[in-house]
Amino acid sequence: MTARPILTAAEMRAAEERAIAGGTPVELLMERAGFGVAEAAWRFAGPLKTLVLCGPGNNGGDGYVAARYLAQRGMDVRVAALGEPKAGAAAAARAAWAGPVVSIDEARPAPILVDALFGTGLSRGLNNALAARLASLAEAARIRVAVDLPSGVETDTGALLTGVPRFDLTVTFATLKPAHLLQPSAALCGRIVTVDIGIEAQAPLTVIGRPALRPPSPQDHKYTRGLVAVIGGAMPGASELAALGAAHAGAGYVLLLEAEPRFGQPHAIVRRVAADLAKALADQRIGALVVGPGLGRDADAGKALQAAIESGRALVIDGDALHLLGPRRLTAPAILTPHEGEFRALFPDVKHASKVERARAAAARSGAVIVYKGADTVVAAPDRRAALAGEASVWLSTAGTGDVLAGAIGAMLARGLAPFEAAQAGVWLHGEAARRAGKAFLADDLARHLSDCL
Ligand SMILES: NC(=O)C1=CN([C@@H]2O[C@H](COP(=O)(O)OP(=O)(O)OC[C@H]3O[C@@H](n4cnc5c(N)ncnc54)[C@H](O)[C@@H]3O)[C@@H](O)[C@H]2O)[C@@H](O)CC1
Ligand SMILES: [K+]
Repeated sequence: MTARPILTAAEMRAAEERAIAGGTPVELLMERAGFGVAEAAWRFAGPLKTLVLCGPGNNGGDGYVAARYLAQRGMDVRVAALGEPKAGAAAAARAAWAGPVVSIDEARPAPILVDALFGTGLSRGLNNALAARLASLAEAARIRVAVDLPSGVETDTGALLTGVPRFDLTVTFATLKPAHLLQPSAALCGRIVTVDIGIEAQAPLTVIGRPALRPPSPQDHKYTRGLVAVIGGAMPGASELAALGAAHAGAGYVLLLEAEPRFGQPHAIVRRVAADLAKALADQRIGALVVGPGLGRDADAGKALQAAIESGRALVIDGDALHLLGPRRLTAPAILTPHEGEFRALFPDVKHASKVERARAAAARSGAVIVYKGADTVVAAPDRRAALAGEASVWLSTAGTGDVLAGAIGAMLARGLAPFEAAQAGVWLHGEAARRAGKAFLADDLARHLSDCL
């Protein structure tokens, strides 16, 4: 399955221009967009009184078209506008709306609110009076529908340029935009429907989808399925969780290298005291090495990280190891998995407004694939390929889930996936396992749910 592209505002404009140059008039694109909004709103909300707010640009144009189709369905539709569209397709769409148009100030609330004020053309925040008006009309509505994006959201970064109400449905065109998946805007979009308007979309940013993982074949044995080694340290629970994550993500063999002898569950995880770590890591069968969960930050931890890097094994570097890593460039295949705090500590001068661009800059700098964790996890490769995870379970914000992710990614590396694909596969499995684990789960339970997602 090919990955779904995510287009920035500029890429969407360029794709639109290509479609127009290819013979599809902009009026037709807008007609399809507005029709799609009307259909989606009608299916979602049913025949309730509707207020459509139309802005001065093409987002507003979509709003006039949607109003016309909703009225054709027999719905009671009112339109309130923020000035008249000056020219082009939006002006034509305005002219084709036969009903009255009042000013936003005069608009009376309705059970369905359609926000067609601004979309990808938003260049600054809404003025305070308009933002307040949008908020109060949204508050008074039963169902809120955003056209393309909630007005006030910055397309490429997901930032809220002004206060933005929470929507129940967002109807977008051709393909997703970063703000549909990045926080804080993603949480305000509600359900997202993508309408095909006849635009070809391709982009270096994609949605993380279900990985194509073949099941073991009769010829496979534990080493061909992948040996994941986890370096233990000061907090054994964390490395245990990483090992558990690797095992439940399908690794054939999980080896926990510890500083002192300990017995633990499950027995299937092989525990070994590695007095000479460099020697233990020389084992050619190790397909991936996870270092960082529970490692500690003392001199011994530093030495363990150094041995891991010098081993030349494919690495997953997480937790404490990210604090010890510093600004070095990695040469072996490596995946770094920082959350926000770790990212800032590791890349203090990477300050781009977009999380996607920050992840790309960090990947280029470190030579590693970056898994920039959070409610909107971004995976980025040094060559600028990047991918965004779909909405994650809010219950993932609990201790130990990051350790499980590091282990799951290790399993994907060890089974032979390239780092960019391994990172995405691990993130997807982890997100899906969290959905299956329900509420208030323990990280241990999360690891067990990975098995069901393979
Ligand atoms: N790109 C495409 O392929 C298509 C785009 N369509 C629609 O067109 C939208 C983009 O249209 P536009 O580029 O006209 O942009 P918008 O309609 O999003 O807004 C642009 C207009 O608002 C003004 N503006 C921007 N920020 C403002 C603010 N804070 N306060 C007041 N005015 C502000 C701009 O000067 C401009 O006049 C998309 O979101 C989508 O809804 C659809 O019609 C279908 C095809
Ligand atoms: K909008």
